Amino acid sequence: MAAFARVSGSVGLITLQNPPVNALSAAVRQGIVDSVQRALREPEVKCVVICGQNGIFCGGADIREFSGPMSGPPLIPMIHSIEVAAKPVVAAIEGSALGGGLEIALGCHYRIAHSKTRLGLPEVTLGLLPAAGGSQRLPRLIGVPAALDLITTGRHVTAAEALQLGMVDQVTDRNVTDVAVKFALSVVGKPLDARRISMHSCPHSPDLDELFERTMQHVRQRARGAIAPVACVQAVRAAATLPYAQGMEKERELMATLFTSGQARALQYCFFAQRAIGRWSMPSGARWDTSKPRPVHKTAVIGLGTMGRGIAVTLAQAGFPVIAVENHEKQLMAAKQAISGMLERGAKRRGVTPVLNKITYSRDIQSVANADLVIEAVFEDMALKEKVFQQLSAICKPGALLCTNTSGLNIDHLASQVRNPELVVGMHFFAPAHVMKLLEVVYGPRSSSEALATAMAVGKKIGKVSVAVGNCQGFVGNRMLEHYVEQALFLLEEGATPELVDQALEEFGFAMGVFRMSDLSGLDIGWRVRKGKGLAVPDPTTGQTARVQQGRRYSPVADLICEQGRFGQKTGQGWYQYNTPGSRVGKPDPWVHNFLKDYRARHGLVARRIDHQEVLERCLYSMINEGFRILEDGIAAGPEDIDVIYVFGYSWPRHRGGPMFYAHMVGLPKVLERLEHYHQAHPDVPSLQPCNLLRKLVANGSPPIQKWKEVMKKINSRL
Ligand SMILES: C/C=C(\C)C(=O)SCCNC(=O)CCNC(=O)[C@H](O)C(C)(C)COP(=O)(O)OP(=O)(O)OC[C@H]1O[C@@H](n2cnc3c(N)ncnc32)[C@H](O)[C@@H]1OP(=O)(O)O
Repeated sequence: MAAFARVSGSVGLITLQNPPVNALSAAVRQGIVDSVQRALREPEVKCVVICGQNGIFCGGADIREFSGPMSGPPLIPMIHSIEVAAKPVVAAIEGSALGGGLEIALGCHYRIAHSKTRLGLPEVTLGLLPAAGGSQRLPRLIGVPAALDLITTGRHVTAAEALQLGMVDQVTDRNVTDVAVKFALSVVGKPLDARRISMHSCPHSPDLDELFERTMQHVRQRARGAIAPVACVQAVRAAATLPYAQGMEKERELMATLFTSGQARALQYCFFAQRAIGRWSMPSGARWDTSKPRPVHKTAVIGLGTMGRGIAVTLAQAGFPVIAVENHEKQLMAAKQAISGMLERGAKRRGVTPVLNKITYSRDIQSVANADLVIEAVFEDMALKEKVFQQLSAICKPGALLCTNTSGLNIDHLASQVRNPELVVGMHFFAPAHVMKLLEVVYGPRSSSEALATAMAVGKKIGKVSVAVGNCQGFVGNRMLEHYVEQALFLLEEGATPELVDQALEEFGFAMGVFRMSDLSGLDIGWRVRKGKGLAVPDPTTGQTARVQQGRRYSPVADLICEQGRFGQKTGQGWYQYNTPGSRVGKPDPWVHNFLKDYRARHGLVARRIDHQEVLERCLYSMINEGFRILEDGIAAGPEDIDVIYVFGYSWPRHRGGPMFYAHMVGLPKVLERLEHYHQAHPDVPSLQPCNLLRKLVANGSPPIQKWKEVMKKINSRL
C-alpha cells in the first residue's frame, strides 16, 4: 500500500507502507500510481514528497513476486510518471533505498537522505540488473565510472558517499520527511527539466572504450561465470552511448534474458536461504523464537595459533573484551604481535581506531574464570582438547558457555569432560577466521537450546553467517567435502591430471579447484587427519598404503605426495609446482604427471580419457548425495542450511545456489540416475550409492526444493 496525505497546506505526502522493508509489491505499486495521480490532480497540492513507513524508504522490488506471474502496474511507467510530473517531487530517504526503491528516488526531481541511510542498486546480487531505468539514470547522474562500480557490484553506499557522488542533493540528521517537506515547498515553481535525469546525457568520461573494456575484463574474471555482472556493464555502456529511449530498450532486452535465468533463481534462493538459517530449530523442538540467549559480556580464546588469532580479532572487532590465552611464551608474544597487526590493518581499512585494548593476553588458563563464553582453539587433537575442557570445567564460572573450534571432532565427547555438558557447543570458524563469513554452530545431543541460542546470537553480533548443525564427524561442510575430494583422487588414479580436475571445477565457478585449494591450505593437514583415522598407514607386507582401507576403495595418492614432503604452496611443491616456497602461482608439474603414470602402472590401472562432465558429476553428485544423507540424519534442518554453508565457507559459486539447489536445478531423477550409473561402475565406493532420501524424493515426484522439508516430514512420519 501507499498512503496519501496533504501536509503543510500544499504538500502531497506519499508514504510507502509494506513492512518490514516497504518492498514494491503489486499493492504498493498500485498505491504509488494512485497517489501520484491524485497529487497531480488536486490543485491544492503544489509539490510532492515520497517517503517510507517505519524508518525505511524502500527495499526494492518484492523479490517473492519474481517467482510468480507479474501483476499490478509495472515500475518503469510509474517512475516515468513521477519524473515528468509538472509539480516537484522530492524523495525523503531514510533507512535503505535499494534497487527499485532507489530507482523511484532517481525518478524524483530531488533526493534528501538521512545521514544513516544506505543506498544501492543490488539487483546484480539477485542475478538481475537495475531495469526500472536505474542502469540508464544512475550513469547520467553520477558519471559512468562510479555507476559501473555501484551497478556491477551491487555495493551499498552511505549517505555521505551518496552526497559526494551526487546521488542525493542533501543529507540531514533531522527528521528527513520534515526536511523534505520544507524543501519541496521551497522549490515550487522552479523549472524542472534540469532535474529530470533521463533528459541529461552522461557526464563526459575520457577513454570510454578503454574503461568499458577494462571493466568488462575485470567483471568477467570476478564473476566466475555469473551473467548478471556482464549484462550490467552492457546496460551502462548503452547509457553512455545511446539516447535514453534506446538505452531503456537495451536495458529491457538484457533484463529479459536475466529474469528467467537459472542464475537469477539461484541467487534469489540464496537471498532467502541466508535469512531462513536464522530461524533454526533443534530435534528437541526448541527453536530460535522460543529460546533465549544468555548475556555475553566477556569472552576468552584458548590457543593462539592461526585460528585462535583470527577468532580473537573477530570478537574484539565486534566489541567483546577478549582474554587470549596461550601457554607458550614465545607463541604468545608472536600471537600478540600478529593480532595487533591484524587489528591495525582492519581498522585502517574501515577508517576506525584499532581496538587493541579489547584483548588481554595471558599464559594462564585460570585467567578465563570470569568469561561468559570461552572458545577453545587449540591444536586439533582430541586428547589435548579433552584436557582443556576438563580444566575449563573446573575454572569457569557457573553458566559459562564452553565452545570448541574443532573442525570435526566429537562435540558430545568433549561435553562428557565437563560438569555442565548442556553448555558445550561447537563454534566452527573457517580460515582465516577474521575474514571468512561462515560459522557452523554445532549442537550435541546434550547441548541446551539456551547454549545454541547464545552461540547463534554471538555469531550474529560478530557478523558471521551462522548455521546451526548437529554433531557428526566433519559436521556438514567437511563431511560433504570428504566425498568431493575422494572422487577427485579417484579420478587421478583413473587417468585425470590435477589441472584437468581443477579446470572443470573452476569453469563450474569454484574460485579454486580441489587441488589448487589443497595446495593453498597445505596437504599435510588432511594427511594428519587421515593418519588419525587409521587411513594412510602402509600395509606391513608391501610397505605401501593399500588401495582398499576399512573395506572400501581408498586412494593413497595424496599420502604418497605428502611422503615426498610436497605440502603445497608453503613448500613450493604440491599438486602443482611453484617458483619459490610461499609463491601463489602454480604451474602443472611434470613430476606429478610421471608420478601418476608410475602409480597407475604399479597398480595395474589403465588411464582413460576423462572429460569435464565426469569430473563434475562424480565430484559434485557424491557430495550432494552426502548432503541428502545429512538431511536424512537430521544434522542439517533443511537444504538451505547446507547451501549457505557451501556458498559462504567453501566458495561454491553463489549463482549456482549451493549444492542442494544445484541438484534441484539439474533434476533429482538425473542426479539419481548418474549416481546409480557411477555406483555400478565403482561398487566399492559407498559414497556413490544413492541414499534413501534421494530415492524417496524421486519416488515422491521430485518436489521443488522449497517443499523438501514437507516431504521429508511426511516420509519420516510414515516410517
Ligand atoms: C528488477 C528488480 C528490482 C527493481 C529490485 O528492486 S530487486 C530488489 C533489490 N533490493 C534488494 O536486493 C534489497 C534486499 N533487502 C535487503 O538488502 C535487506 O532486507 C534490507 C537492507 C532492506 C533490510 O535488512 P534487514 O533489516 O537486515 O532485514 P532482512 O534482510 O532480515 O529482511 C527482513 C525481511 O524482509 C524480507 N525482504 C527484504 N527485502 C525484501 C525484498 N526486496 N522483497 C521481499 N522481501 C524482502 C526478508 O526476506 C526478511 O523476511 P523474513 O526472512 O523475515 O521473512
